[in-house]
Amino acid sequence: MAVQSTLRHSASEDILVAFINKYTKLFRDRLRKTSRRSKLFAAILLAASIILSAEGGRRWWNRRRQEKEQGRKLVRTNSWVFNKDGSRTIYVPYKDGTSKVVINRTKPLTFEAHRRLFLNPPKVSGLGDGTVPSAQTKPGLNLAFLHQFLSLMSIMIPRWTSKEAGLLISHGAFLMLRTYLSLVVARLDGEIVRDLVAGNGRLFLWGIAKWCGLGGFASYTNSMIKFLESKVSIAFRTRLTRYIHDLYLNDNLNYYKLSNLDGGVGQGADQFITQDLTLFCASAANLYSSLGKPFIDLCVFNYQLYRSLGPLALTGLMSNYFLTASILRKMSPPFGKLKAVEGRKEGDFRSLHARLIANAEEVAFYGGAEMEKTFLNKEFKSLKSWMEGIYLLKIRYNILEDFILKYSWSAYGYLLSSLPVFLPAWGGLGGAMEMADSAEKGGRERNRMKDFITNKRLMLSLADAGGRMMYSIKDLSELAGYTSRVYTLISTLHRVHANAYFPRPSGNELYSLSDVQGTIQKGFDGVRFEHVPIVAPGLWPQGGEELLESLSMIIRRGEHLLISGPNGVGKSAIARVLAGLWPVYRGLVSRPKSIGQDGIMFLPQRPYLSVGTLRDQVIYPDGELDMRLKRKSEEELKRVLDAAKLGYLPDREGGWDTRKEWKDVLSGGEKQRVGIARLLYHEPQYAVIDEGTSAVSSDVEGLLYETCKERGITLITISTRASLKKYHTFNLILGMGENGDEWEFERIGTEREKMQVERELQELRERLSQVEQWKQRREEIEKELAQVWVEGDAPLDPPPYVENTAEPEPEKDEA
Ligand SMILES: Nc1ncnc2c1ncn2[C@@H]1O[C@H](COP(=O)(O)OP(=O)(O)OP(=O)(O)O)[C@@H](O)[C@H]1O
Repeated sequence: MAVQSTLRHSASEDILVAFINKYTKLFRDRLRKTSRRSKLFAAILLAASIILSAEGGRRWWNRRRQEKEQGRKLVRTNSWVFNKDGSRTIYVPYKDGTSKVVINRTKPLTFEAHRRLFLNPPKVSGLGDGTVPSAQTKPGLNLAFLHQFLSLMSIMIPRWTSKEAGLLISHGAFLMLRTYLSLVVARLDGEIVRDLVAGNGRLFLWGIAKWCGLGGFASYTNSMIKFLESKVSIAFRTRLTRYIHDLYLNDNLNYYKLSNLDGGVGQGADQFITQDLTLFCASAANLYSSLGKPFIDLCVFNYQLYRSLGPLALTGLMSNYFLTASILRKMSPPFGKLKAVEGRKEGDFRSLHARLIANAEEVAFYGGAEMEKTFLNKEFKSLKSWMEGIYLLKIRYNILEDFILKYSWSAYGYLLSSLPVFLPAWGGLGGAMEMADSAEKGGRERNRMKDFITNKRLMLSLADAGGRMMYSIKDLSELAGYTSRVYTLISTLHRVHANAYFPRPSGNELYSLSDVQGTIQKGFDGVRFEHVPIVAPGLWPQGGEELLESLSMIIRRGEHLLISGPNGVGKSAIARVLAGLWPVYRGLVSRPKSIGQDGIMFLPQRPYLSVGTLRDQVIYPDGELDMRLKRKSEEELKRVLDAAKLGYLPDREGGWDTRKEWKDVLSGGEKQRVGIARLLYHEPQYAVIDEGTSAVSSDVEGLLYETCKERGITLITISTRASLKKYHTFNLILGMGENGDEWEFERIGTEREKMQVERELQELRERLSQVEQWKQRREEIEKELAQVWVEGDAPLDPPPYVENTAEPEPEKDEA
C-alpha cells in the first residue's frame, strides 16, 4: 500500500513539472519572437500599470483611513452627514472600527407613483372610491387583500435587482433544495429497509453512511431557511419603516396632521409603526416558506406519487385537498378581522400607558392613580375579552383542523399506498413492478416493503406539506389583518401628504378639509392675514368650528405684536394657522419662507425638551453637526444661556454633553427660558412666543424681551398679561363683542388707547366705591341676622359664623 501511494505521489509531481516546463518554454519562445519595440511598449505598459495601481491603492487606503477617522468622530458625537442628493451617511460602530451606512431618502417621485396604488385602488378590489379610508373594507381573504399586499410588496421589493429580491431568490433556492432532499431521504429510507430485510449488511451500512451525510446537509439547509426567513423579514421591515418615516416626518407636518386633522388611524401611528408593521413583516416572510415551500412540495411529491401509485391515487389526493380546503375555509373564523381589531385594542391599551408615563407628575399631584387604574383596567378588560373570544374560536377550529389533517389524512394515505398491492392495474409504476415481480415471491415482498416505505414517507411529507398549506389559511387570514392595518396607515399618510380630500357625494361640509380655499404665501418679509377665518378644524370629514370670522392685519419687520384676549378665544389658533398646522380655509396668509434662522420661529405654549445632551436642548432643532457647520461654539452657547438667565445650567448639570430626562430635571420657568435661549441661538427674524414667559418672574421677563428686541427679532407674543404691552407696537385683542368673536387691532400708546385706559380706570373707581357700600350693607344684614335666631320668646345663640360680628352677649355683661 505504502509503495503504491509513493508511486502515485511521484507520478503526480512529474505531471506538474512537465506542465510548468511546457508553458515556460512556450512563453520563452514567444518572447524571443517578439520585436524590440513591442517589448519596450509592454515594459512601459507594465511599469505604468504598476505605478497607477500603486497610486490608486494609496488613495484608496487614505480615503479609508479618513473615512474611518471621520466615522469614529461622528460616532462619538452621535451625528450624521447629509449628502447633496438628500441621502444620509451614518457611521455605526462595527467590530473595532466603524461601518459606513448610506440611507437613501425616498424620492418624491416614488411617493407620487405609489399614490395611485394607495389612494385610487382599482374598483374590482372593492376598496371604495379612493377618498374613503381603506379601513372600511373588512380584512379577509379577498381581492382587497391581494391589492393591499401587492401594493406593500412594491415598497418592500422595489426592483428585481434589490437586496430583498436576492434574499427571496436564495430563500426559494434553499426551499427547493429541501424538497429535493426530502425526496432523496424518502428513497433512501426505502432502500435501507429493503437492505435490512434482505440481510445485505454491506449495502445496509453504506445506506446508513449516506443517511448521515445527507442528514448533515439537510440540517444546514434547514438552518439556512430559517436564517434567510429572518433576513427577509428584517429587510422588509427596514424598507417599510424607512418609507413610512419619510412620509410621516417631513416638511408637510404629516406627523401633526395625521392625528389632528385626518384621524384616519385614530390617536397616533405609534402602534402601527412599531407593532403591526413588525407582525406584518414576520408574517409576510413566513408566508413565503409556509405557503411557497408546501406548494413546491405538493407539486413534486404529487408527481412522484403519481408515478409510483398511478392516476387513481393522484385523483384521490387532489379531491382530498379540495375537500379539506373547502371545509376548513368554510369553518374558519374571520381571523383577519379579529387580528385587525386586536391590533387596535392593543394600541389603545398601550397608548393609555404611554400617556400615564408622559403625565406621571401631574397625575401624582392630583393623586389620580385610582382613576388612571380604572381607565387602564377597563381598556385591558376589553382587550382581554376580545382575545378570549379569539382563543375560543381558535380551539374549535384547531380540533377540526387537527383531526382532518393528522388522522383522517394518514388513514387515507394508507389506503392510497395499498393501491399497487391490491389493484396493480391501477397502481402506476408500483403496480407494474408488482405484476413483473409476481414470478419471484421473495423479491416481490422486499420490493413491496421498499416501495411502501418510500411511498409512506412521501405521503407523510405530502400530508405535512398539505397540512402546512391548510394551516396557512389561518396564517393568511391573520396576514390579511396586519396587511389591512399597514395599508391603512400608508394610504392615510399618502392622503395627508397629497392633501387628497375631495368633496363627498353627500355634500361638502363647511370648513371641512375638502373646503380649504385659502392661500399661504411663504417668502414675505412680515406677517399678513387678509380676510382669513380662524377655524378650529374637525377631524375629516367633519367641518371645523369658526373662532374668528375674518382676520386682517399686517406686521412688518421691527413692529412687535401682542395678541391678547380671554382663554380659549383662539390666540394660539392664529399661530397654528401661521405655522401651517391648521389650514387656511379662506383669504391669504403671508409669512417668511423658512422656519428658524432667517425666517420665523415658533415657541409653543407647552415647552418641549428633546432627548439628548444639554447642548441639544439649546440648539434644537439643530443637531451638533449643524451647529458646527454654522460655526458656533460652546462659548457662544454659554453667552446665549447667560442672556436667557440660565448661565448656571452647564455647571449645575455637569457640562454640555450631559444626557438627562430634561423635562423632569428643569423647572417650569427654566423650561420656558430654554425656549428663549433657543430663540437667541437661532436668531430668527420673526418669533411667535405663545405664553413663552408665563412661568418666568416679571423682571426677568422684561429683560428677556429687551434682549430679543436688541437682537433684531420681531416679536409676536401671545399672552393674557397686560404688562407685556410695553414691549410691543401693536395689540390684537380677541374676544371682543357680545359673542366674543370680534377683534380689534390697534397701535399701543395712541391717544385713543390712553382714553380707553382712563375710562377703564374710572370704571374701576366707581366699582370700588360700590364695594364700600356693599360692605356697610353686609354688616347691617349680619347684625339683623344675629337678632333673628329666636325660639319662642327667648333669643338663641347666634350661629358660629356670625360670632365675630355679633355684639357681646348680655349674660356675660351682667356677670
Ligand atoms: N387640535 C385642536 N382641534 C380642534 N380644536 C382645537 C384644537 N386645539 C384647540 N382647539 C379649540 O380651539 C379653540 C381655541 O384654542 P386656543 O388654543 O387658540 O385658545 P387660546 O386663546 O390660545 O387659549 P389660552 O389662552 O388658554 O391658551 C378652543 O376652543 C379649543 O377648544
